[in-house]
Amino acid sequence: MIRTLLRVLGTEHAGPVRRTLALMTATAVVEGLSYALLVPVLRALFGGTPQDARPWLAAFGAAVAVYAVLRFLGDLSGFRTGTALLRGMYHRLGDHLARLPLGWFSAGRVGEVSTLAGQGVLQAMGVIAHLLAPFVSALVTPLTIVVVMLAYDWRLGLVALAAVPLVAVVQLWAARWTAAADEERHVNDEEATGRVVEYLQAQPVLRAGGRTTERFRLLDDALREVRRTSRRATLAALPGAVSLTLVVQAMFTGVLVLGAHLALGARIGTAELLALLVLAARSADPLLSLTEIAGRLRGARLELARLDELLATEPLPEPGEPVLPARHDLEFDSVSFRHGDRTVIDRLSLAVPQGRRLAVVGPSGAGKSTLLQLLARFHDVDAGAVRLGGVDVRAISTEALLARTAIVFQDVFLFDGTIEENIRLGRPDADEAEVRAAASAARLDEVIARLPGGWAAHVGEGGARLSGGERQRVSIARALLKDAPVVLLDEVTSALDPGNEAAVHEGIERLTAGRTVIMVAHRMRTVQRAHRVAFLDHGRIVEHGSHDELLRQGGRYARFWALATVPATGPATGPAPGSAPGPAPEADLR
Ligand SMILES: Nc1ncnc2c1ncn2[C@@H]1O[C@H](COP(=O)(O)OP(=O)(O)OP(=O)(O)O)[C@@H](O)[C@H]1O
Repeated sequence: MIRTLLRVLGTEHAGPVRRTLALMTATAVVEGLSYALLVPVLRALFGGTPQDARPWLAAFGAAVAVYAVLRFLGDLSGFRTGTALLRGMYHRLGDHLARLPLGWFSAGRVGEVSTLAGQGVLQAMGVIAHLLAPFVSALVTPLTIVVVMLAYDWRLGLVALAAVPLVAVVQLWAARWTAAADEERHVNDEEATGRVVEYLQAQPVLRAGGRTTERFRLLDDALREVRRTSRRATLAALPGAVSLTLVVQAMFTGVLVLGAHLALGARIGTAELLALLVLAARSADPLLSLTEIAGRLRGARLELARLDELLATEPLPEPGEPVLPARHDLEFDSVSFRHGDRTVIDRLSLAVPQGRRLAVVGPSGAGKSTLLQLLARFHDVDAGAVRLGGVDVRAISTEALLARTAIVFQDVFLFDGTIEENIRLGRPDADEAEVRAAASAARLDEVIARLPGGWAAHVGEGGARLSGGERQRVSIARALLKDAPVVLLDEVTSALDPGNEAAVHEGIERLTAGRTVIMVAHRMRTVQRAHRVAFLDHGRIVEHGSHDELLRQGGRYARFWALATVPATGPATGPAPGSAPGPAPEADLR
């Protein structure tokens, strides 16, 4: 396990870990030896020459003092090394997560990683700080006592020694026996944690549905599973604990019976036997704690294996000799992309000349957002190529690619800081005047005026104190501040109030002017701003042209808007003659 720990964290921690282990081993040996000094003490006390006990008592006192000092140093070293490992692990994890492709961070992943980065790292790294000392003591102290017993009386020592292989077998067997149950419990714990979060987040939906007192079945099921697997894991650990107790008891009984037999034959003194029995009893305690410590170590090892697996996830390859694109036109060249075994983008080709705007429209799940993600290299394509300025995005360094693209997604993430801090993320070195200009351009002035504290007001966790439209305006301000030549925009789907709607459109207008833009559009007003429109379905472009051309065609696009606008305005876009979706044409928007 320590080898895995060092492999995961790097060998620079090997020295301190080895030193800690050596200190803890020395502590356990001195502990065993201090018990060994009880033999001459007891022999003197019960052997008729109590005054002979004095020097041994002094030696016992000295041994206890040495033990105390070593214990302090060992614990201190364990704590320091554990803290350094914890810091090292957070750095490694942070560095690694920063290199993973953005597409890797799905909602499920975020939950999994936060559990792992929180309690998982603490548990795995706590091994050195909290578990190693009791584990070494549980092994080394009894072994030292056995060696001492062998030195005093080899026959009794051999009986005690016979317990060693039995304890090892019991531990191996217990590990195998509990592994499946421990894993199952871990999976169920994770599931239940996710369900609790889901339950809390789902409160508005549940209450809107009138389910205020009703229990949430999914959470109930998950908690029931946790109960079942916890019981199973406890039961699975029981045979190991019972077997270990039996082995220790058998060893003690063996020493007692043989000792009594030897004493009756006058081959060992009563005082000596008494002392050796005390020693045997002292070795039992740490041995019996082995089951619990080994269980906790196995738990920590599971977490370590998960961390190891996460750190082994490959980031997207960075180009050896990165190319910097000189232009900012965009091109999808016969691109295919799959999520698992599902084809999301299917041999799609399109081009957006520099400074032109393409609107992508289509039914839900058509692959519109995925197109944007492929451009920003959240994922790599399975076939074909995505190009920026004629250069394959895989040949551009991630840094250069992201520096050239401003992304405004539907789900805007805001930190619990001020609006200014949130906008500044677009370009951290921007001065205050530039940040304020971007905020004004995104019509955030009125939002700031409304917030108590104005510019200094915090937006709440995830931007909770702002509406969806306002959050998107912050995101637009961020993109405006970044001033990147390429803009990828995923318009919010939810309906906005007229004030927000107008402000968002004004912001989009400013953001997209003169830039190369692909925007996933959900509103007619946005589409009308685009030079060209591509209608996407099942990962293929089924129609393309200008908004007016496509309406005149009366195909899928026209039917789409007719349906989308009926409730509000009636069939304003004209009747849509039923034309079948055509083959996937190449959309050249020049
Ligand atoms: N991380 C993922 N894992 C598996 N499938 C995914 C993942 N992300 C998206 N998909 C699937 O890919 C398909 C395209 O998704 P995408 O978000 O691009 O659609 P969309 O056209 O933008 O839809 P919407 O307008 O509803 O946002 C969908 O069927 C979706 O279920």
